[in-house]
Amino acid sequence: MTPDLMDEGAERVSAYRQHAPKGRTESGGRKAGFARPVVPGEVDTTHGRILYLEDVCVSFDGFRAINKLSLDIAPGELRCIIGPNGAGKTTMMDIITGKTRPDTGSVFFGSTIDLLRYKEAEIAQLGIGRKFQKPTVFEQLTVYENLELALKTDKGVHASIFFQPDSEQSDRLAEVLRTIHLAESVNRLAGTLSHGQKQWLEIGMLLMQDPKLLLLDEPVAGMTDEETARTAELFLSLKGQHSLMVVEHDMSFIKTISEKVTVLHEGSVLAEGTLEQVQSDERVIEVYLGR
Ligand SMILES: Nc1ncnc2c1ncn2[C@@H]1O[C@H](COP(=O)(O)OP(=O)(O)OP(=O)(O)O)[C@@H](O)[C@H]1O
Repeated sequence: MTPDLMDEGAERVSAYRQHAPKGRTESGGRKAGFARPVVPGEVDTTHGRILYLEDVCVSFDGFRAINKLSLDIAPGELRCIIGPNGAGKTTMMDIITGKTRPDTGSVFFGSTIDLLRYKEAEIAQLGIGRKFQKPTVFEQLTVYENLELALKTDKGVHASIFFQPDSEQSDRLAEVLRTIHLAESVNRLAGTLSHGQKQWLEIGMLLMQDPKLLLLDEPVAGMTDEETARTAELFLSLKGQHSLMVVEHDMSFIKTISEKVTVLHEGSVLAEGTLEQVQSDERVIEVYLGR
């Protein structure tokens, strides 16, 4: 490190010390970056990356499902992930969310949060929301109640019964209802919604937690064309405020929403670029798109 960089770092630390809120450590403990003051739990994206995987490997009974996988995502980016069945897309999401532990490699949320040190529930609390393929809403509750439930942090019976959203939470609820196109259906039982609406409601439940990164596994599978088009609009409206990683096989949907596409094959990145670029890549045609 050069002397001017060291001086710069020292200045930043000293400025932070003067303004540091009480109760926060200046180093952020194990989450600290070198010479960079970090607020614990805050995602540091100053290096332009919100998610960073490097050389990740996972084997199941000797079979390498993820093989030296390296990939990164920028804050606010909407990244599409495609690839043949068994390429490792779901396993990759399992690793990011702490469901599966890799054998080797590193996984960082921002430049300072080492996700491999956290449990699944903690990773969700850090701001990584995951939507599985099948909608999992509470069918016996209304749309409103489902969203309200997603707000509850204290899951105790007493706290749940007497929970009342404050005005900020009520505003957020109203905003999410508009975003997911369910403002008109607020009092409908979730069980009576269409498949697409259930998917949007579940996305809304994730949005209530204001996640920084959303992982979405085959979000438009089973949707009508109209629902698919609305979902594309929804995702385009979310990018920028949130980072999104979307795994999908529906290429026309990918075409509507994609900027950068990553193609996974046999547990690693086969190709990356615009949809046009990866679609014309011989290796991608060979293993995924067909001739
Ligand atoms: N828990 C497990 N035990 C054994 N093998 C597994 C396990 N999870 C995944 N695999 C294997 O790892 C490989 C990658 O699976 P994964 O589900 O991640 O692929 P995918 O790209 O999501 O596929 P699809 O598009 O079909 O959902 C597959 O060969 C799968 O059989």
